[in-house]
Amino acid sequence: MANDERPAVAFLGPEASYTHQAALSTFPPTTHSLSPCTTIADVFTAVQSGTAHRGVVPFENSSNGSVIFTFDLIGDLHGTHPDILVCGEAYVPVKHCLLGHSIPNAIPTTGRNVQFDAKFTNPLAVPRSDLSKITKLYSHPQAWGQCKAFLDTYLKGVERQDVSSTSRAAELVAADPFGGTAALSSHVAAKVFGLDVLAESINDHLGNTTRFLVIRRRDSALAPQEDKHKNDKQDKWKSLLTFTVDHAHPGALAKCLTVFEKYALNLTSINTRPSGVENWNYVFFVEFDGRKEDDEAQGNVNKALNDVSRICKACSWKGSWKSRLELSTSAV
Ligand SMILES: O=C(O)C(=O)Cc1ccccc1
Repeated sequence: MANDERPAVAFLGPEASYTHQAALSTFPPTTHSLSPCTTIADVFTAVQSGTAHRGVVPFENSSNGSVIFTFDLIGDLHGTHPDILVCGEAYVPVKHCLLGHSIPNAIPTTGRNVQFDAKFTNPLAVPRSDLSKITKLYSHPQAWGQCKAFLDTYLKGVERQDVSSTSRAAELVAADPFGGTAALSSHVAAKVFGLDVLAESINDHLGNTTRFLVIRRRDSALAPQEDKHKNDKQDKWKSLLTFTVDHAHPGALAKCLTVFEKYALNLTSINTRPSGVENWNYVFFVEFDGRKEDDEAQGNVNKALNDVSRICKACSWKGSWKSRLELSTSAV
């Protein structure tokens, strides 16, 4: 395929982010042109405006939970991305490293007398370097909570600055002329930005994995690998629904959830975010096994969506896509 014919895929960049790795695992650069964006919102805007054919964004982490920026953009409280649907997912094992500038011949920092929980904590997470000169850490807000034991043990009290991605954190540290900063980022980012790995596998859980979503515009045609196949089982697909309920009405949420039981649709996750309309009101994000069929009268997902729409205040189907869970690790 000629380079200029390749469809653009927007991802949370810069290069060497975990989202970049997720994008590469789904869209080979031979057939797609991967385009880094500064923020998750920029990825949504690129897809909504048609500048990009697909977008890849982080959605949830196995140990630290939801990426709230992505949830709020899918919830579309401000009506800025009304045509975005989810059409795929990817799971990427996340092994965070501490990246910075190592001090030649210095003795590696050792931890204070902290007992790690051997069941969860990565035994490799021991500094290779002296960390005593580090005065500031950069990373994406999701990363701090994935590396609690290491940070508490070796870098307690050091200032932390949130940045837009883990690779942006590495880029900032590479530009620091004084060497007092470090980033929670990846091995790939160490290579790309020419940084030293001061400690590796610093995440609390060995099986630390992040799930990424692929997004499209609702009027964009599905590629064969994104579309259903006649032999696909319903439970190999997932769907996402957002809805609000009348908070003053006892049992309003329970009534909505009963619909999924009625149609034998297994719920795989439930999340909430503030509705943005009224304090202490929430948008519910419900993921479940199954897919919406094109023919509105067909299938249990379509029937369930129809029933929920009559019970809840507002609801919106956010897409159905092939589950990739079997390809990922399930260990903690
Ligand atoms: O893609 C990245 O590098 C991000 O910054 C998002 C993120 C943060 C932590 C784990 C996985 C993805």
